[in-house]
Amino acid sequence: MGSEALVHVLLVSFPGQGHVNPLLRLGKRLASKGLLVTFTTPESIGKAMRKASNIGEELSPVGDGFIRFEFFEDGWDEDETRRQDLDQYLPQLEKVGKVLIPEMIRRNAEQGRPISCLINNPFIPWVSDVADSLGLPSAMLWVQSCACFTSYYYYYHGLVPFPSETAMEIDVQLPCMPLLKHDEVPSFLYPTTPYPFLRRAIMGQYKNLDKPFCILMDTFQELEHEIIEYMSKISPIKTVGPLFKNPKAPNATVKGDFMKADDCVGWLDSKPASSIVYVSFGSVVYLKQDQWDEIAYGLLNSGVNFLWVMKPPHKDSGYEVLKMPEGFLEKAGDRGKVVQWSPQEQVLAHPSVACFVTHCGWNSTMEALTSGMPVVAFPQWGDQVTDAKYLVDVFKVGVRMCRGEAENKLITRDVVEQCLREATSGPKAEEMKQNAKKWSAAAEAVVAEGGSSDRNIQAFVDEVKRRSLEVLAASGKSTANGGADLANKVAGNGVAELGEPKVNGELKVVS
Ligand SMILES: O=c1ccn([C@@H]2O[C@H](COP(=O)(O)OP(=O)(O)O)[C@@H](O)[C@H]2O)c(=O)[nH]1
Ligand SMILES: O=C(O)c1ccc(O[C@@H]2O[C@H](CO)[C@@H](O)[C@H](O)[C@H]2O)cc1
Repeated sequence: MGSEALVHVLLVSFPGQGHVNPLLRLGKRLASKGLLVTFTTPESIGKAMRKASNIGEELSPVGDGFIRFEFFEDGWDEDETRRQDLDQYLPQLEKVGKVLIPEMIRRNAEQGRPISCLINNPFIPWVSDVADSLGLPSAMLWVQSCACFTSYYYYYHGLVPFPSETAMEIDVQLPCMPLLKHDEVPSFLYPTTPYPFLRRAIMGQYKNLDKPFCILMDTFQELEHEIIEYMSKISPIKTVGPLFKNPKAPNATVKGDFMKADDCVGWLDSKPASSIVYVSFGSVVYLKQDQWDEIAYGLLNSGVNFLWVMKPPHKDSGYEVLKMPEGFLEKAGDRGKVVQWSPQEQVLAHPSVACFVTHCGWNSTMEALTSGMPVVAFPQWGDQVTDAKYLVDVFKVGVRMCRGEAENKLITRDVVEQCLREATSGPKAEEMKQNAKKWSAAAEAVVAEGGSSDRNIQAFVDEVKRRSLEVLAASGKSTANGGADLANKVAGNGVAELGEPKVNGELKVVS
């Protein structure tokens, strides 16, 4: 079957690694079930993705469907420093995206690939407005846990008290969830958060929550059973995780890494089973030099082998370039390997790796659980502090090393050493491994044919197909001229409602 005959969905991603990864994984799932998927995010990230991975102009076959990439300019020069400041960048993305995404939709329609559905991830809630104004169905992929989704929902609707300027240290009880201590609530909700623009972005998504017909979630029934059941009665949730396990389309075929992973699998192969601690703080968390030093000494003193990701900060980010302590690499010798970026999925699946020191981003959390990998939790901010609570106290696969950036406490080398020992040997380590294996088996089952996540993906695909007929009927009455009519609709009313037809005087939308 040619790609022209397939129902076409457009995936619009916030340009962060922890957002691109799950949305692209969803794209591959949808493609494998017979859809044509176009993935888009700003060109600044497109450039990095093309450099790091095998992404070209052409269609990539995935299962019964196809995936392709089309990037959009964010309207700023290539070396614009404000891109590193989300307070400025998020409004810029919205302004430009509201013009260029309809333009992309029109172009695709003209080229005989009319788009039937838009899917976005959080931080860019305006995508739902774009879909709405064009009469297109939309869905949202929530890329965090259902527990965090619920926390934000309760905060947005003011249903229970949250930490506030007058009562900073109150604990929060939400239905079907363990009591969250004040510092286990997603930290963007603290009145003192240094990232109020991310709270605003997430609240923007909640303001728009009636627009998507479906909220897909990268979690699974068994993992967050009660809270998923509860929230499903309030919101049109469909759990589709763990998205990174795709039995029908191995992840190696199309990847969204912003940096090429360093080769470390040969080194992992050379080490005994369960002897290595993998240390990574994801793509956006940067620690201070004194904390880095303590972790380094803790690793040395614990006697474990280690693979440590030390990603270089963006030159405009304002983060200090970290150094390893004097003589550290020499002392570690072949016991340790430091890389700039790792092939994390392969690392977590490797038999030589015993545990994962993680900042508890939701992707890393899901990848660890699905790989049967115990963790040492080192959360910093946002959902990470809530994920750490779940990893340690609910999923019971983790040891806690810290409580988050807000605590502003240096975790000493002795604490690091003690946590590493606890997570790698003795009864606690064994118990965590058994629990992690249980989650891994459950994850395998939900993504296998007929499992809950697989069924939900299939139901979503069926619904998109059904709605695509409605869209075509409303716009053009037949598949044959549906593309042209949708193009006219975009040119005719989309832009008028969406604001300025020009960005920086160069990007003209209406022809
Ligand atoms: O060296 C690394 C570090 C991270 N990742 C991937 O980057 C994503 C990070 O997402 P997460 O939600 O864990 O954290 P964020 O970077 O968004 O804080 C995950 O899919 C990881 O597998 C990777 O491939 N190699
Ligand atoms: O690019 C940024 O500034 C950026 C990227 C990602 C951010 O949030 C991360 O998103 C993950 C999915 O929501 C989450 O689980 C992780 O903990 C966050 O670090 C924030 C800013």
